[in-house]
Amino acid sequence: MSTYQVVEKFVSINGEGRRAGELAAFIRFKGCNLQCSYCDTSWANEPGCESERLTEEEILSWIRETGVKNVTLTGGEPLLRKGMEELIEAILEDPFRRVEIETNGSVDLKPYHILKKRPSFTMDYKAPDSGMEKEMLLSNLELLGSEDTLKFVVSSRRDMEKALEILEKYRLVGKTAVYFSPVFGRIQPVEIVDFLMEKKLNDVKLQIQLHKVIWDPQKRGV
Ligand SMILES: C[S@@+](CC[C@H](N)C(=O)[O-])C[C@H]1O[C@@H](n2cnc3c(N)ncnc32)[C@H](O)[C@@H]1O
Ligand SMILES: Nc1nc2[nH]cc(C(=O)O)c2c(=O)[nH]1
Ligand code: SF4
Ligand SMILES: [Mg+2]
Repeated sequence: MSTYQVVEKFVSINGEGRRAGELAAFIRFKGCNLQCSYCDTSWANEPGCESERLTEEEILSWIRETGVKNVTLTGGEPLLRKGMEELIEAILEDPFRRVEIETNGSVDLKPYHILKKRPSFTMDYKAPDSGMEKEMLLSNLELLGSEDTLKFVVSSRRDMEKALEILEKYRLVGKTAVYFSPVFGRIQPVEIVDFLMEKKLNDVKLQIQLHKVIWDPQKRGV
């Protein structure tokens, strides 16, 4: 049976995505294949980062104890972890739970798309300033549906122009939820609002990471 290297698990409000503001039980898995210029959890990607190795049953039991309906699997990059399909299926066996996966856009979503019960994906398209755009697996864009979210974390006009190009090329608005989110501290949110107005971008939402407004932006476990 698989075990999973978990760097933290906590209950908070979800600060991002379509369930922002709702309680969620977070499990953060160790390690990532990308190195985004702005990553706020790069500590979780360090080989030396402390972690606990948990079995599926230990994770399920912690989730049950929280009493929280929304489960967010994040990292690091959760979809790189061996046994993740099994874990998602096991969590979703309880009809009370909802699973949301934070994923970086470089890992193929197909194996998860065909699960009996599908989780909801919040997938980034890494914009140019991240330095990771070349890693994007464009076929993933076709797999996103009405229960998923496509997120552009942007820090410049160049990033927003690129986001718009992708949205138009793949006709994504209306197909999946679309968010623009500022790289924390690197762009004023009003610049995003101005861009949405200028381009008349209906059905695209601005999102500010709520947990960084509520708590110290550096604080872990919230
Ligand atoms: C830490 S990542 C973990 C999941 C996955 N590796 C990914 O990139 O989606 C979770 C989310 O936080 C966002 N994020 C990371 N650093 C950020 C920052 N400095 N400002 C805003 N969002 C950030 C990422 O873009 C991603 O949407
Ligand atoms: N409160 C809170 N909400 C979040 N939503 C996605 C997060 C993440 O790091 O993936 C996150 C996080 O780190 N904290
Ligand atoms: S993909 Fe996610 S976890 Fe990995 S470096 Fe980028 S923001 Fe950080
Ligand atoms: Mg975070």
